[in-house]
Amino acid sequence: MSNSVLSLTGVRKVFNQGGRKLEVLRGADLTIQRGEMVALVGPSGAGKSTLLQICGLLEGADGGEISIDGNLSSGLGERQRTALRGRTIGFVYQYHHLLPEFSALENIVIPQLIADRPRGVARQRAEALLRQVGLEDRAGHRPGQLSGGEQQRVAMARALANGPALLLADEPTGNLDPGTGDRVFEVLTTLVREEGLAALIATHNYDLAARMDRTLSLQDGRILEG
Ligand SMILES: Nc1ncnc2c1ncn2[C@@H]1O[C@H](COP(=O)(O)OP(=O)(O)OP(=O)(O)O)[C@@H](O)[C@H]1O
Repeated sequence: MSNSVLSLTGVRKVFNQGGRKLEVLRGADLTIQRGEMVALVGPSGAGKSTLLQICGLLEGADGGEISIDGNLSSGLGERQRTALRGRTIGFVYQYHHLLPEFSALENIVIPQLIADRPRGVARQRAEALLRQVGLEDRAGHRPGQLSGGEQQRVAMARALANGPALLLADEPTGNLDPGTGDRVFEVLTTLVREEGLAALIATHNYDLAARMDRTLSLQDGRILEG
């Protein structure tokens, strides 16, 4: 069996911008293995967010193949795509997107209830994840009562709640001051390592990129190693 968790072959994406065609991806290829933490860099507007959206099956491609944890996405209907996404992928964004009316713990429990996990199991998993990100004493706080770094640590715990094989992160520390960002990245790295995940993390921060296993660079619609 292949160890590849994410594989893209010849992926194309064209946007229509006021009658003008913008070819953002022109044959993007990549493979990420289980346990690999990979940085995605590239100039602003190169298409990093678009690529992550396509990898996460949130945006369709205009050509090429995407395979996630051994499942080819082409040919899947919307419901099957949603199910595959829910089962295999966790997302972390620059802004946390936590539910403001719910506590940190509930924010990690809710996605598990949606995935039909029993409440007791979901709660145990949420408590364990909060411990892993060092926030067990903040379980009852709402997002608005947490600092930016704490909010982002809860968002990371939530992304992992359903045990995905692949973590996709778009500038996960982009909203934080450098010191906090550094510590949050450290927590993210530990989580990814402990859970044995594959991770693709878009960043403008070359210091963070250097701390990952590999760097991919998106340039002129293609992906280059290094
Ligand atoms: N829905 C859309 N419709 C039209 N054009 C789009 C759409 N989404 C993105 N684009 C364009 O595609 C290009 C790539 O955008 P994208 O956000 O993926 O880049 P990025 O590398 O993530 O940039 P940044 O580093 O600034 O976040 C940009 O020129 C953007 O304007």
